[in-house]
Amino acid sequence: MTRFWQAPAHTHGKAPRTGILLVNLGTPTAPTAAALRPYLRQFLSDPRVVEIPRFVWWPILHGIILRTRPAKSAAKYASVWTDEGSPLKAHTEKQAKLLKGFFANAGERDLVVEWAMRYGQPSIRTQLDAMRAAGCTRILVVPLYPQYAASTTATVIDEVADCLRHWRNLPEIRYVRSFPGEPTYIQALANSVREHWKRNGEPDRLVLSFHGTPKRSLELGDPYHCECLKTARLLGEALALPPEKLVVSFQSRFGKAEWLQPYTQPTLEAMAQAGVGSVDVMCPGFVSDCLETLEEINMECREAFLHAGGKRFGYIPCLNERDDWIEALMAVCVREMGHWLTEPQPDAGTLERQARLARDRGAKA
Ligand SMILES: C=CC1=C(C)c2cc3[nH]c(cc4nc(cc5[nH]c(cc1n2)c(C)c5CCC(=O)O)C(CCC(=O)O)=C4C)c(C)c3C=C
Ligand SMILES: [Fe+2]
Ligand SMILES: [Fe+2]
Repeated sequence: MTRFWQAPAHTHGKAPRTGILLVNLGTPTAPTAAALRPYLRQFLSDPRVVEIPRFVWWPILHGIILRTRPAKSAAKYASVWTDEGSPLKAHTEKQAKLLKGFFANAGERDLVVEWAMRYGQPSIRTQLDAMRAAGCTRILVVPLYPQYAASTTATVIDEVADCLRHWRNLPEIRYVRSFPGEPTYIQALANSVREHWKRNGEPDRLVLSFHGTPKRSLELGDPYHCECLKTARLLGEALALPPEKLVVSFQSRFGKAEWLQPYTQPTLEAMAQAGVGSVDVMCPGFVSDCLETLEEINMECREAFLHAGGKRFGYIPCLNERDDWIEALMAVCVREMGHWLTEPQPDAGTLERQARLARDRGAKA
């Protein structure tokens, strides 16, 4: 009995195999309180997500939040649920399939592409095990967050490191930290806005709504806020928008503490009250539509803006399955994989020679 797993017998001269693991946040398996409870328990128990000391947070989480929030959140999830299940899960799965296809078309047919959720299923652990079984000796982890936050990106890396603690024969491992200014990502966002405007006309304001984080994390050195502003600035430049037409705000506040400001819904209401007639809202920090975009923005915020006197509310969908986004994702992966892809693979003859030399050396030793 050993604390580290047995690896397949080591063979000399075996060609490396590369795998990409796309990771998104996580989502419940059904829009019900029963399915929400374990998902929220796992998510909100993560010290990267809620940084309050455990002895203070535990009674609040178990005594209040997990008793009340599952039913409320389930009703919201029910309003966006599809035949394919949770939108976040459906989009992430399709993105992985498309990415694999795009790489295959570019000649990388041996590449393994899997997807996982940080909370819930399929877990990072399950998918790393599948990649190990598929013979991956090089793994690129891609948290699907263009802007780095400790509460999203870092926790994915924590979990990967935790899973690898049990491996005897570690893979080469790399991860994409963030890509807030990646030109192909900015271009995909700009294309999506231009297409929307071609169909619907230009609004008075373009609102870029990012998921919020506690203000304290910014004060403690989390670069998330800066990275959101960077994406917003570059998108504004790509669209040649006058600065007064572009508004950045933060949504999905959780708990009582102050979060990054300005908050999206009050911003939209104040704009409507100040006479701004039309807005388009886009969420560049989410690469897949999910509860936070489809329900909070396209339902709750739409209603709030129109109720406050706004005339026209447009929602520009996330990048989802757009070709230009999958190409951007591919560009991000290729850059991070570096020589993993460009290194010429040894031909069969070379591999056989290497194996023979290794056998001979072994026999002499
Ligand atoms: C895009 C980046 C995200 C950051 C940053 C982020 C921080 C963050 N979130 C919570 C609490 C909740 N978020 C919830 C849903 C949710 N959050 C993100 C992304 C980020 N979160 C996504 C993609 C989703 C949608 C999941 C889906 O299934 O569609 C939820 C659950 C829903 C609910 O009950 O409201 C909570 C809770 C905190 C506390 C936090 C930073 C500290
Ligand atoms: Fe969140
Ligand atoms: Fe900043």
